[in-house]
Amino acid sequence: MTEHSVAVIGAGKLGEVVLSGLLRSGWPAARLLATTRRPERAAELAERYGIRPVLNLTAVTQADVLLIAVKPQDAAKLLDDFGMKVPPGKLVVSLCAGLPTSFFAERLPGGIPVVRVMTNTPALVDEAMTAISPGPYATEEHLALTEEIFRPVGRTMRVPESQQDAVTALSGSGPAYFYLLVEAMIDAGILLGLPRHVAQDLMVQTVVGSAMMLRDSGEHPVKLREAVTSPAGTTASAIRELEKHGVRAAFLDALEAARNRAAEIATQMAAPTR
Ligand SMILES: NC(=O)C1=CN([C@@H]2O[C@H](COP(=O)(O)OP(=O)(O)OC[C@H]3O[C@@H](n4cnc5c(N)ncnc54)[C@H](O)[C@@H]3O)[C@@H](O)[C@H]2O)C=CC1
Ligand SMILES: O=C(O)[C@@H]1CCC=N1
Repeated sequence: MTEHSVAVIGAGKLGEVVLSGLLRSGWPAARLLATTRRPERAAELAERYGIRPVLNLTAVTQADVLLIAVKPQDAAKLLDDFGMKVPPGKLVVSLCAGLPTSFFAERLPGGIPVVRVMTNTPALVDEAMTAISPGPYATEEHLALTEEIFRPVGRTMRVPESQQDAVTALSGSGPAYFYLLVEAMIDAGILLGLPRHVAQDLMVQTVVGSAMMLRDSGEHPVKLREAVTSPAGTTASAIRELEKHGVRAAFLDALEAARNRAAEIATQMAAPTR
């Protein structure tokens, strides 16, 4: 492991997930900094993780890697405050959905490398999917350092930045779609008369097992689904209903909407704030 220090700028939900992952992977707390807007949040993180909450400007001067984890809508204001004060030699890694690396480069001194990352909350159980793209001034060394930060909490993949909005729609938001489906299936179990805890236990183990088969068998999902679907059986009846209700089309539309929203955020944020 390198001797770099990392600051999470804007340690909210995702920032905390990343911080906890770094600690689990053996990153010393002494080399982790976090910034927050509210002092109570800073105290909570210090107590929970033993890391040092600092002001943004302190983080910028003391840490080698600046992980920007504020909402995209807050990024311009954040960079107005300290962007031009980022000293040479730092690496800026954006976790913000939608924002292109050029958004950061325009608000940083020339020569500061920017890397764009889209990770997801399964980082909490070391099963994240993290997509990494180089932006201005980012070299192989910067990409490798970014991978070093995210690899302990799951898989990493390099993608061209032009694919990041689609990645955001798929794997960034993906856990939310999945939880919605599970929630709906638990509700269905209750409708069929099962006690809630029974429906939940049945579904949770079913999705864990199905996800492991998908990953470990390497089979296409169609093949795995076919193996469950017996002739004139129960699954075929259910799938007819799902197709009738347009579940597949709903996913196509939903992910397109997520991709479009990422692009819209970028357009809105590109407008001057002052
Ligand atoms: N939640 C998720 O699953 C994922 C989120 N993201 C991205 O991560 C970023 C954060 O998302 P969440 O954690 O869900 O939001 P969040 O609202 O929980 O976290 C953002 C945090 O930044 C803090 N903040 C805002 N301005 C600040 C400032 N000037 N100085 C210090 N702290 C400041 C806020 O107080 C808040 O705690 C977003 O850009 C989002 O697009 C990316 C992938 C997945
Ligand atoms: O909902 C969002 O905007 C963020 C980006 C991907 C997941 N959550």
